[in-house]
Amino acid sequence: MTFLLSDIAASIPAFDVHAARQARERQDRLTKPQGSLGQLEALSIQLAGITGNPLPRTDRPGIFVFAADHGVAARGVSAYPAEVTAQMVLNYARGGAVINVLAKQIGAELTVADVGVSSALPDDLIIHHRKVRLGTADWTEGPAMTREEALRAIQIGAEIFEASGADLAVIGEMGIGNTTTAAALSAALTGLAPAELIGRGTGVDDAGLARKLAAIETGLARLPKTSDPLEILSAIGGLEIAAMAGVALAAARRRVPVLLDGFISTTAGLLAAAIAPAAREYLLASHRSPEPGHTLLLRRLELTPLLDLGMRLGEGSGAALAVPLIQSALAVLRDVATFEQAGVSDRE
Ligand SMILES: Cc1cc2ncn([C@H]3O[C@H](COP(=O)(O)O)[C@@H](O)[C@H]3O)c2cc1C
Ligand SMILES: O=C(O)c1cccnc1
Repeated sequence: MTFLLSDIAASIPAFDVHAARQARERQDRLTKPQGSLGQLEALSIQLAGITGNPLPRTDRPGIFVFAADHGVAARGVSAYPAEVTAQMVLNYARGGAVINVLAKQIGAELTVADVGVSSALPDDLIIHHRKVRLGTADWTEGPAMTREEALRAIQIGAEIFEASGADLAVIGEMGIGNTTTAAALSAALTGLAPAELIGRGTGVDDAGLARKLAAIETGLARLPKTSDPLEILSAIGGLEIAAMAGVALAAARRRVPVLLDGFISTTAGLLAAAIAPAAREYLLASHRSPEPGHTLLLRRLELTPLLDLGMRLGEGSGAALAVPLIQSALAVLRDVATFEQAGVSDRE
């Protein structure tokens, strides 16, 4: 399969305004005061436009978690050591992580892929072994990876989504240091100030926060002058962010909604929309992370999160919690009786 980003971008269908209008009209005829389900009504209408179906369903949610390491982690930008990335992949394979428990709880299929963990993982793990390279290079010193590697990671995400049959794509990640990479990447893609995008991630102290800012400023200073998203991605990384963007692009092409998680996952949504502006309409925000950059990116993407629980884990965990809300919104749209059917008097 030849894989061209321009082909993917061109093949993303437009939001179906007709299906969305039909869903809006039906919402207004259901036996409840108009607008009384608040954000859930808007959500069901948006899903109709995304799927092109006035009565959409999301019965086969898929959670796609990509793991990769970041050379920049050596700069003391995380509260945890880089080995945790590989250790957590083992935890996913054994079913012990937060996302394993939440995936099971909501009946979603969980797919975990190694796209760039910096150590060899045992081949008998029940994960996808799709390592592009052994972690990115430290982007404060040189490019994180080559353009080919960045493209390869996007392609892996797209292939894994294509093979899944999911009708709702949740994107999550594991990569120690990736709140720093996500802040650098989103600063480069948007022009937003790094100081406003950084946060404490896994819980760094003030000195750690200062190291994050210094790393990003160094990294951005050596960034080639370009607005080409693939060039920016290869300069900074990360491999898991690229793979999540690949899922988002492939899902948008199939009219499948993409449910974003926290700051890093939303950075992947931003990247997908930078590669293919039409992909933005397929993105849904699940929750708001306390990571300051998350709110800024959600605003950029014009997305309103469903939940605000103070969750700052990643792995797709906040998004998993929003899946039942989406399913409830769609069940209401499909199954609630209309005023006519129920013989209930509508407003005057
Ligand atoms: C045990 C553990 C499990 C995690 N699951 C997700 N993350 C989250 O924390 C990391 C980002 O934060 P930072 O940039 O500060 O390193 C990512 O791996 C993210 O997915 C975890 C972090 C840890 C320690
Ligand atoms: O917003 C997130 O997803 C997040 C925040 C901190 C650490 N890991 C993930």
